[in-house]
Amino acid sequence: MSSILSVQNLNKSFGNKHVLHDVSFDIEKGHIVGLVGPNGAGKSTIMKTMLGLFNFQSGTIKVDGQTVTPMKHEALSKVGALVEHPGIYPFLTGWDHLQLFADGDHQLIHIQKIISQLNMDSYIKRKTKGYSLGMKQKLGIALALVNFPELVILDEPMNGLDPESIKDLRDLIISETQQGATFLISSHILSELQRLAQDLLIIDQGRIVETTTMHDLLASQGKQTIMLMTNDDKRARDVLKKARFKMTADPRIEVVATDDSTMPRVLKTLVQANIDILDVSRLEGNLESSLLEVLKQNRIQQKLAMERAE
Ligand SMILES: Nc1ncnc2c1ncn2[C@@H]1O[C@H](COP(=O)(O)OP(=O)(O)OP(=O)(O)O)[C@@H](O)[C@H]1O
Repeated sequence: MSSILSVQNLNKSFGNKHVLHDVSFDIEKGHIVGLVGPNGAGKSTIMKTMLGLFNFQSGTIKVDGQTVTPMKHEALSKVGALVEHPGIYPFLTGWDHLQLFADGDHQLIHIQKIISQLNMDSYIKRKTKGYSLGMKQKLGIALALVNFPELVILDEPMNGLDPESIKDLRDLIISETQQGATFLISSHILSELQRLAQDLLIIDQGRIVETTTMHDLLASQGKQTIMLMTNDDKRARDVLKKARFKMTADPRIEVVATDDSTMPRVLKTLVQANIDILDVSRLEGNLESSLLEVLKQNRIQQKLAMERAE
């Protein structure tokens, strides 16, 4: 596997505020990578620093093996990005913007494809001063993709998009990946990221706390949950608790499945207690709860380490 982006020991401060602490990660070519973490964790700062927009104190950033700094950005010709609000001129049309950004005429077919995939045909030839937030956001995404970038960096790309547009964007990202592009995407819409990203970088307080795959994160958190409805939920809860099944919060009957044997054992326990099972379903893992668990565990570890150091 070869990496399109390699960040090693990146440290970044604003004045005396240390914001990124020894950030290191690699992104494999052709992957869709999610960058997730709480507000203020450092996601946008990582992206802007990678794009040569911020100076940094130490570390290295390489795109396809070439070093990037604020003074050296040849490698960024391979990168497309939408970070914060797209820079849009109100008196030009969306189409004008795309043509201005395009490196050559050969991009026209690609531009047309992006416009129709994002459902922008009806307004692309209108001046952008009349665009809504979501229309501007879609234009910003289209601009990031115009020149067949090898690496695409999108900071909160779903901002302002309606559900249909979010689906259009998902399909577009997947089709661009099939053509060889790599994506680094930050988003707080975790359900969407769960559908898209194969790899995850989890950041908290300026530190990468976990580099993992979506599959491994969901599996490691063992977050399969069995949901039940019975003819006597209160007694069912008591019986299951007594049998030492791990339950989630009242009043529903939700049992955390630790392995494949949990479901038959739960059903057997209820049947033996003469409780009728009216409905049973299994919930797959979920990025939101897995992420919250990783952040919680990381903070506990940090606290313990600080207490030990005192
Ligand atoms: N230009 C700046 N000057 C000073 N501090 C900044 C600047 N930009 C960001 N910061 C600080 O850096 C930290 C990381 O901010 P950043 O915007 O990277 O977080 P984020 O993870 O993108 O957050 P969010 O999810 O809210 O967008 C925060 O403490 C923020 O206050």
